[in-house]
This record gives sequence, structure tokens and C-alpha cells, in this order.
Amino acid sequence: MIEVRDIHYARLGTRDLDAAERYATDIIGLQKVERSSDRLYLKSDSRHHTLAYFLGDPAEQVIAFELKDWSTLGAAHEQLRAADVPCGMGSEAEAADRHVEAFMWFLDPTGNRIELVARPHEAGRRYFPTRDAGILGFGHVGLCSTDPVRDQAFWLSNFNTLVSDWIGPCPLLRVNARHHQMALFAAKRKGIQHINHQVAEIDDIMRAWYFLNEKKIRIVFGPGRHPTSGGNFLYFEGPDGMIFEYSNSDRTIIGDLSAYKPRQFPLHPTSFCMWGSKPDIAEFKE
Ligand SMILES: CC(C)C(=O)/C=C/C(C(=O)O)=C(/O)C(=O)O
Ligand SMILES: [Fe+2]
Repeated sequence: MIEVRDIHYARLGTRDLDAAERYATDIIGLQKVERSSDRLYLKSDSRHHTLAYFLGDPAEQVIAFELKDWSTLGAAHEQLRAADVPCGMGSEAEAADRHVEAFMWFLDPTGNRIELVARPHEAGRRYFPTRDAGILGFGHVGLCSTDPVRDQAFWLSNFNTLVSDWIGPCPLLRVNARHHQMALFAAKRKGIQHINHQVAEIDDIMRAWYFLNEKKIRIVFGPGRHPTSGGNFLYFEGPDGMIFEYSNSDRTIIGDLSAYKPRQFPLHPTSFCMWGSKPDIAEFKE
């Protein structure tokens, strides 16, 4: 069993780093920490970065989890290799590019590239954005899955992943006490379906709604409240069609984690939003 602590970063290819930088800093409210001709690193908390853009194909998208114990990296690689999962160790140069001491990569059954990182770098400076969006940090991703039942089985059998809730066949998965770090959404493609940042309070969600409308950013869902995590939310469209979400999902599952019973929500709009907001997002249509 591979034990991971939390989701750590997302990496996105883009053909236009300048546009990605403007959007990430001026619109989302992330802090630029480093920029070169082919790289952009953005932070949302005390870590070196939680989102990186590289000059390349926007279809190239990666998420990373931090291993609970850095010394298990080799064993994790061996476990996945033995299970015939496409995987490999990262080189020193690739680790430096990710600001981690070491890492490995693998493909989930849908073909999503996932990285497992050991000893990721802290920033040494606190997060200090130019726009106060109320961001507390990187929360979770929605990941596309061509077969959520198959992919759930992959995550449950290889990792310390637990189901917090299901919406139809789509699991909201956690690796720590917070409600979810990853949700597997049925799709015909691989890739990241949305990237969530947690914000402090509902006021941040509503302030963002006014702000994004004023900036003519396409809002694709919300403002609303998820019955699953209980979080207030707002989803909006970013560079290369990536969906970003703010939410203040403070639901935690603590105590005897194995005693928690995941709840089954039907695949119906009332399971997505308890206020009646309807998503304009392909993967969230019934
Ligand atoms: C619109 C989707 C299907 C949904 O309801 C997602 C739920 C939550 C949550 O409970 O917070 C997410 O943010 C998520 O899974 O991404
Ligand atoms: Fe989400």
C-alpha cells in the first residue's frame, strides 16, 4: 500500500505563458514565485509552488501527491512496476524542475500522469498575492476518468485512498482528514477536469463572483453549495479551457477514519448544488 499525505501540485502545459501568468496572478490570486522563458511557478500557501505552467501542449497535465514517508519512494515504484502500471523514476534534473528532492511518475488506468514526490521544497516565505482572493491553499482536483469504477478500484487497492462520498459512480476520494483531495469524474478524455483552491469564507466566494463578472470571466457553475463536502463554491474558466474552482469546504472526517460510511448521492443536479445552481460543464451534465 502506497501512503500519500496530500495532493501537492498540478502542472499544466500552455502555449502562452504570459496569458497564464496574467490570469493566475490577476484573476485567480496566486503568487508568482518564479518565471523563465518556459516555466511559471505559482504558490498558494507555504510550499514552493502548488501550480506550475510549462511551455508545451495544454493536453499535458499532471498532478502530484506527496508521499507520507519519503523513504518509501523506491518501494512505491517497485509496487506499481510489479503491478504492470506504466511508471518510472524521475531524473535529478526533472526533480529540480519540480522543486522536490525526488519523485516518480505513473499512469492511472485512464492514462492520467500522476507523480509521487518526496521531500518537496518549502518556500521559506509566506504566500503574499497581489490580489486578495481569500485563498488558503490548493484544495483538490477533479480528474477525468474513462471508467470511474475501474479507476476507483485502482486507487483503493494501491493507495491509502478512502471514499468520502459518491455522486453516481464518481467517487470523491480522500487521503487525509479533509473531505477530498481528488474526485474522479466520468469523461471521454483523460486530464484534469478542474483545479480547486480553498478560500476562507463564503464572502470570498461572493466577492469573487462580482469580481469575475466584472472582468468578464466565464462562470461555469455557482455560486452554490455542494451537499457532499458542504462547501460553498464558484467554478470559472481559465487559460486553455481549464476550469478553476474556489470553495470553502471545511468538512473533515476525523476519529476512526475507517468507521466513516461514504454516502451515495444520485447523479442529479440536486447532488451537485443544494441551492439550485446548474453547471455549464460537460462532465457535470447528467
Ligand atoms: C459538481 C460536482 C459533481 C460536485 O458536486 C462536486 C463536489 C465537490 C465537493 O463536494 O466539494 C467538489 O468540489 C468536487 O468534487 O470537486
Ligand atoms: Fe471541486
